[in-house]
Amino acid sequence: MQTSVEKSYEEAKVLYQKHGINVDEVLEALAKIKVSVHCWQGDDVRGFLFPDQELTGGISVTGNYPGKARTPKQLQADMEKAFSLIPGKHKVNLHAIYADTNEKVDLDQLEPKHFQSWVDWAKEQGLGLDFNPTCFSHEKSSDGFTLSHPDPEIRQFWIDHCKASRKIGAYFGEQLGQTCVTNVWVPDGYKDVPADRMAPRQRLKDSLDQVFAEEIDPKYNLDAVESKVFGLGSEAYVVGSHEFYMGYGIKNDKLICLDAGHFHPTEVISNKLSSLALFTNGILLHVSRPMRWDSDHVVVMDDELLDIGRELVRNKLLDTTHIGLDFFDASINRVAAWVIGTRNTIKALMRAMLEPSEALKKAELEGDFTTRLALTEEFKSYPFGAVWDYYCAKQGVPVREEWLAEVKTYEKEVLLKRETEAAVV
Ligand SMILES: C[C@H](O)[C@H](O)[C@@H](O)C(=O)CO
Ligand SMILES: [Mn+2]
Repeated sequence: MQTSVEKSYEEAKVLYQKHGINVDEVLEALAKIKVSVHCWQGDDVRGFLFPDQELTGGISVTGNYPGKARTPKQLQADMEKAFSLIPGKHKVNLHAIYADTNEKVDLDQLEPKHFQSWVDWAKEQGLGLDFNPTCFSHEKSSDGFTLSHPDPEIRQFWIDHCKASRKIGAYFGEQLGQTCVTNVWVPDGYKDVPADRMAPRQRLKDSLDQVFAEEIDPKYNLDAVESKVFGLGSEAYVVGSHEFYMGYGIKNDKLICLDAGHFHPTEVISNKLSSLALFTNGILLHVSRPMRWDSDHVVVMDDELLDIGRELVRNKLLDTTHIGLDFFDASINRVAAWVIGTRNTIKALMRAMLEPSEALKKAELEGDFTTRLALTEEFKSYPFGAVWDYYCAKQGVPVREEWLAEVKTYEKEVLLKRETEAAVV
């Protein structure tokens, strides 16, 4: 007997088929897309290497929702829970501060062995891993500068950390049989108007040249560089601006990371993809949601998310774009935050795949903007929800908001107990 989900799916298929959209093929393609889910939503970007270290680098997590992960095991368990509620097989994005080791090791001395438990876990779970040097939340970044630091010794420390990070990334790639993307983001910048904008950028360029000097097989590790327009404490000037990294990335064949929250409020990354794609071999995305001063709210189904999906689908950029997430909210259940943001990202891609892209392009080319607008608007109420529900059911994850009950149970049985344990310790 057909379930109601199957019945609605069959009905939806007929409607899409009228426009030449094969929904079964769409779902096959969707299942191949991997989203890199950031581990740092699970513990408010604290990591395990320096437990007493405050979060710095001009980023901030607000909220005190109970149950954050305090150990690698807890973080892995929380991510497993989240993945059990998200359709598809994906990747986990780690920062260097998430090393799992009893050794007292500083960032410049990190080695693949300090991440072995993550590799073993990823293998067991069938996940890929991505990586990031952590150029913040450390005594050597306390004045806000790392790779562009005027002190050569401090600068060297951060260069060594980034070099070590690439080797860890390559190890992930080789061990897991999936290319790791190692993304460099540094917070360097000034609160007030600088006297010299050039010198820090020259130093950053020189540091990056040293970081990337060693050739690493792109089968195992791809390097990325991430810009930002401003941070808390770097309101006037950020060394690694968009222009800086666009130039650096294109010249040196590095992936340019576009974080949706790292641009001026009226600028959108969806509008940058088609340009960057013409001059690069690939792009890294940090799908996020800026709000006021914050660049990292949980991803919702807003116009920009839909446009990012459309640009990737319509311009056939899915094979060369690495889709990562970057948000952190401590005011809601952290597992739910992952589930909401990741499901939305996948759903936005599915919605884009279910649009009559070719017909829209054709209408545009023929100057028939009436058809372009009419079709665009009508498709906003096509039954993509029925397709999404079927996809979730087929992938063995909860349909619609059913996942929320599972998160609530997990909160009661696991997350809240952590608070009692922490109070005892
Ligand atoms: C943890 C950070 O969000 C991340 O490293 C970086 O990608 C960023 O976006 C900083 O604003
Ligand atoms: Mn980011």
